[in-house]
Amino acid sequence: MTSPAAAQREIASEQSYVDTVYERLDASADVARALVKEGFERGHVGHEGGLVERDAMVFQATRRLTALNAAHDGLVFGRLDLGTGEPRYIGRIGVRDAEREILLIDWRAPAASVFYQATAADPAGVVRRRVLRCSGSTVIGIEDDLLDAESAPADMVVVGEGALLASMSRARDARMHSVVATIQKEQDDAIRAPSRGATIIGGGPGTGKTVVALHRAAYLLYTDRRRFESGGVLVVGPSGVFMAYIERVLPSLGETSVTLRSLGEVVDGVKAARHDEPVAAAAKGSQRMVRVLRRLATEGSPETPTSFRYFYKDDVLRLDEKRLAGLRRHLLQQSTYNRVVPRAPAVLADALWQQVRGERAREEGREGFLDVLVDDHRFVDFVEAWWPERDAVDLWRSLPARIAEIAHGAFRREELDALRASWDGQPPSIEDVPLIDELRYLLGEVPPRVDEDVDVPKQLMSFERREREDVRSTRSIEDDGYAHVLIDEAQDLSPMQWRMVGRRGRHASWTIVGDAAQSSWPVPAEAEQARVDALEGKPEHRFRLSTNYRNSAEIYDLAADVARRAIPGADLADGVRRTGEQPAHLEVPAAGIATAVREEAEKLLGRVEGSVAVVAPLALRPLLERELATTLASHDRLRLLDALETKGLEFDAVIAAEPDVLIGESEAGWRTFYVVLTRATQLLTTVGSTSRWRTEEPA
Ligand SMILES: Nc1ncnc2c1ncn2[C@@H]1O[C@H](COP(=O)(O)OP(=O)(O)OP(=O)(O)O)[C@@H](O)[C@H]1O
Repeated sequence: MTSPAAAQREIASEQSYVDTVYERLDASADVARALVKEGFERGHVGHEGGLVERDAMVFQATRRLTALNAAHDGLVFGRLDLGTGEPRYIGRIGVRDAEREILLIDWRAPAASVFYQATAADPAGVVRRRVLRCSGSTVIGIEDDLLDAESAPADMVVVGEGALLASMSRARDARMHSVVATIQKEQDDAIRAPSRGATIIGGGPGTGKTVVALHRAAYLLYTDRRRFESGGVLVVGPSGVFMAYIERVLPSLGETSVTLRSLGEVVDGVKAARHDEPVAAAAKGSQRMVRVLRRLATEGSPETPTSFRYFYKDDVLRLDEKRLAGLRRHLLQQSTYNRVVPRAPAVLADALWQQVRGERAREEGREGFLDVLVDDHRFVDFVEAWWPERDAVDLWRSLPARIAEIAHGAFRREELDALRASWDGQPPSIEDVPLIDELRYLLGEVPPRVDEDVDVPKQLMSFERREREDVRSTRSIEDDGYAHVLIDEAQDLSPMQWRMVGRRGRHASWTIVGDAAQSSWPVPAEAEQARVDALEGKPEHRFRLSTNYRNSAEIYDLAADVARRAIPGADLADGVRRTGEQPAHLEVPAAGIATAVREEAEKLLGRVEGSVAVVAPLALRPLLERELATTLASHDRLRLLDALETKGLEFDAVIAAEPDVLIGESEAGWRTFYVVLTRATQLLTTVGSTSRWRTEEPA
């Protein structure tokens, strides 16, 4: 064991190196600031070229400045002592000295990969791997791994008990942190996997899937910045709470150009944060919705006129229901509904002209007929009523009134009732967003101009429609593609959600992370097929993470016992960190649950430094909200959450209220409970009026 004095000497020596790196970082920041200033001055030169130059210069310099600022905290975190030569220092970004010699290697550079890949079994030339723990720019601790004792010089000092254990034991706050200093080999393999096709990362709870996926996004940007920055990287997670939890990780790795969206915000212009109750949610997520929405987007609505009569000279021209239906089919064969909006007048005019027989009319010819028609408000009104531009959100709003008629047996009575109730005057739920997106694509966009359309007679090219007042931002569907799509908690995506994200990743490479055992989707096979369809045959590369870094081994043992009994085929992780704290179970009469939960929350707040969560079944939430109101108001470390809201999150301590009630609340109850049990890093208490979950073997 190293003496404290020797450790202090090592810290002081590392501090002097770290200081040198910060001096260079500050110098680079000064240069970037000077460039921003100079850029603005160029803007005053007065000619257009000056402005373009200014914009480019200011943009580049500002970006550099943002990256430098973001990388400031804990800039230097690693040192490698190889058998030969100078040590290599690893950091969040690369830094060179005034002579362009490397001071700090970017963690994503090939020269840094050995920092993560070396193990005692295969040291790959690394004698000692050192992690520097910093607070701001001050080195506060050192953790060493001696990987090749035989090659170590006699005077080599080895400090600490290993960086990983130290990092895992830290208190948890409201934000996820980067793990760049302690990425493990199997995680590094997934982070640095080539960007082709789809990289699928599986593994049990707490194995680092989320954190690995985020580091992978930063890695991809580093390796092919041009492609991924211009094409865009989209990161999709389950909820707004989750997105807030992970939003600091990428900036702290120097990346600010990634789009983070929760599932309720994937579609531009629509924001949803509320889940539907399970029956409606399952119906909305099901693939069965596709045909129903197709009917909605292509069939006329109750307001669509079913006949048209027009007097022209000596003729009465008629379009009856059957003929109009034929014309509708004809138009929809050409393209999507909105795309053929400009063609509708021509198709109708043609069908009318074919019926013109009168002598006088024939003499004036088709041109004359069209001249009259386009100026006649009766025709204009009819076209507008028969084939109006349609907006996806408006069409979605018509669902409650139309669902029964267009479902054609796709949904059971109970499902139809649940669907209608869910839409009762409500704004879109998270489960509605993919339906709106589906409608957007089914409808397509109204083309901006039709001048070049050879099929449309010249009179009809200028056919004026009235301006719509309520045009929505959801109309545009041309801007949805990304270069890389990253899906977190992928096991929970419904088939309709897979279709929605699939449209954004047609030409993208993908990273998909998830754990089937934590899925709350009731029909996994259907979702799996939708995932395969979304990837459109892109090659899949699979990685599995095996070690649980979140829970104490005692907590994970309990969760794994539940999984073995209730979740066939669960991918169980290895727990590594024993704390000596067994999870507690309190059995109390139903009437005393709320008080017991509150008392336990107050007790655990006193025992841990970081975050505490009370997880409630839906049925108990209002009661617990009342009971905990005062405690919640005076402790911002404490949160009250539904089971589904805890997905992907973690807390120092968790109290799970009424497990048996929670398990009974949905078809995926056991899997959801497994998620809840695996959220705590240090302390876990279950409080229930029954304890069936502790021994029950579900059928
Ligand atoms: N190499 C590592 N070094 C230090 N901490 C790590 C490492 N890998 C993961 N962790 C920590 O373990 C915890 C769990 O990680 P993460 O949330 O990414 O796991 P997950 O597999 O996505 O979990 P879940 O499936 O349960 O949501 C986080 O606090 C993360 O920072």
